[in-house]
Amino acid sequence: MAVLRARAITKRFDDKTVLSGISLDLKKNEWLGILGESGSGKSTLLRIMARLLDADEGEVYLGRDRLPDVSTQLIAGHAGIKHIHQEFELFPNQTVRENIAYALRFYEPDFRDERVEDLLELTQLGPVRDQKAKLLSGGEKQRTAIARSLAELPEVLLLDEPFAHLDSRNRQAILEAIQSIRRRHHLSCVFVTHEAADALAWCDRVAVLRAGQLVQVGTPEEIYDHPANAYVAELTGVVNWLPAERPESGKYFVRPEWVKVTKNSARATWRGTLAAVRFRGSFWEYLCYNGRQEAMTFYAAKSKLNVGEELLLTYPRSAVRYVE
Ligand SMILES: Nc1ncnc2c1ncn2[C@@H]1O[C@H](COP(=O)(O)OP(=O)(O)OP(=O)(O)O)[C@@H](O)[C@H]1O
Repeated sequence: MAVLRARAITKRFDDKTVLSGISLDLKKNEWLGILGESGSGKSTLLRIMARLLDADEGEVYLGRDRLPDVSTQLIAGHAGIKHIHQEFELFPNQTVRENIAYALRFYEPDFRDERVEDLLELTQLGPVRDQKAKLLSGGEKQRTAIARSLAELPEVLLLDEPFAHLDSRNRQAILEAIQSIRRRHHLSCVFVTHEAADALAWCDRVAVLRAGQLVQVGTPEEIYDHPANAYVAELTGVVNWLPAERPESGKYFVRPEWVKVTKNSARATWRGTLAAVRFRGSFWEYLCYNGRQEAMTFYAAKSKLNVGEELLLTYPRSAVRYVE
């Protein structure tokens, strides 16, 4: 059952169409990602879904109710939908605890105190709870802002890259906090990101937006393993394009994790020279070129290969994918 539905949303700014007929459902308890490059229309779509901006065409429904146009409302937004973005303001001279408690100022003190403790724990802000906001690090400030936004739980949470500028440790901490809150309180959530890795790791389904058009909606495995086209294939991970069997046919590719070195020339599907070795922390990345300057990337746990070495590579036929 869909909690929030966008139906045939079209939006133009001046003469430029930035969203073309987008229909998207957010299901109950779902974490739905909207993945796309900068300028693809993600924030505009989210603002329309949050009732902060009117579409030129199309409707947004919360449950069965069609949401009224923003222009007919005194206050933009909707009580059941919370929109969290990168810009936030804290009270600089108040503590972390006070900043979060402010969002709950109209509630009973017992309820408020319990809820604030819960949020401090979830966002791992316990150690700085009595520190003034102006003395916090950027990541702590952002976590405080998110804890405050989550103090009163909405039905639907819309996240517009609120942690795009954080380091990976802080981003991980916030994503985990949101995930626990979401699971515990059965929140439905839309998460806008241009980071494919975040969309794949955290979302139940991902909608890929390209220049205002919805290109594919699917589970992370579907969009990674069966991308709708070459654009989605490249957006979601590293792609090794294989020579086309016929010039007019579509394109074939294999992901690097399927490619292995072999000593058996009868098994080799690809031959080339190792051009680069990159240490990626938990694995090594190798880049080869063949005589036609076609590239092949593959991964392995430890480097035993040297640049300039001639390699025989193999991959299973079942790992080869086709896109139009
Ligand atoms: N108020 C506005 N007036 C005119 N053009 C706008 C306005 N808001 C957005 N746009 C344009 O609409 C397009 C989509 O913008 P949007 O912010 O939705 O993209 P995005 O995918 O969220 O990008 P990013 O990842 O960089 O935030 C862009 O070309 C942008 O310049």
